[in-house]
Amino acid sequence: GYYGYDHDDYQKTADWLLSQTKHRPQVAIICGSGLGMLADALKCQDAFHYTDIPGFPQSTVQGHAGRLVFGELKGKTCVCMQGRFHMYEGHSLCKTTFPVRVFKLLGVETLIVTNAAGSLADGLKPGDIMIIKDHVNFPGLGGFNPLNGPNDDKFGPRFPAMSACYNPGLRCLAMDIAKQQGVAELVQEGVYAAVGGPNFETIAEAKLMHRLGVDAVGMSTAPEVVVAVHCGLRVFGISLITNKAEAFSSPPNLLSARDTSRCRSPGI
Ligand SMILES: O=P(O)(O)O[C@@H]1C[C@H](O)[C@@H](CO)O1
Ligand SMILES: Nc1nc2[nH]cnc2c(=O)[nH]1
Repeated sequence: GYYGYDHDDYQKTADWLLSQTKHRPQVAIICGSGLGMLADALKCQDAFHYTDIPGFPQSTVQGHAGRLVFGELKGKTCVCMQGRFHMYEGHSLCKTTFPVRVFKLLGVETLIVTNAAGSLADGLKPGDIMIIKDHVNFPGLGGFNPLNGPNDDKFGPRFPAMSACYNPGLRCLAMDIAKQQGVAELVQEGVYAAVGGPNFETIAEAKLMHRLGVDAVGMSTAPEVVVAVHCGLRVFGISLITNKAEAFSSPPNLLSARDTSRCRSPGI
């Protein structure tokens, strides 16, 4: 079925927020798992628990505080999500991306998405930062798309292009800043793939994605970016690499019954 929202649903939430804070954010930041402390850097904060915001979905995952924080960061007015919504929590994709359209109605122009992700690339280690240059939206390819249902022309077109989701200028700027800050060796560009989760990949799934050109895999972000690009937001994304998929230390796939030296039989 289709569990969508009306334009009014987004508008009501946006109007409530605009009535509760004087901040008028230009930038929205979605903090991934364990990255919520980013919001603590905001000055002159106004914070709202998701439970207190009319129409807002609720967080159920550890490491996601469930707060929307408005404030100033380096002279820009920002709104930070401390905790995002994932499909594996049982939310529809419209619900996981609800805040993005609310941000658009608040007047936001730029969306920064962050996430925790597993590395599938030889040169990406735990602790590294991957600037997202493109994504593979596996649920989207299979028909699980937050834009399913009647198109809301006020937000964007029925068939939006996704060929330049991640703003090239912001990607370059981030690379330059990494150099200036002396952390260039920790920062690389790569392709993020979104899967549904909540289980991690099998070895065969991780190998498949690696061969398809995926550098890091996680359980979020792509649906938010699809909705953001649909409504004309400028997007910048980073993955914090938290673990390495072990797919490449495993033995080759095919094992002949003639060579059982790699088998450990439990005995019959
Ligand atoms: O919200 P993000 O994408 O950072 O969360 C990732 C995906 C799962 O929620 C969790 C698994 O480690 O981290
Ligand atoms: N799917 C997936 N999500 C993650 N989030 C953090 N690490 C991983 C991972 O290895 N796989």
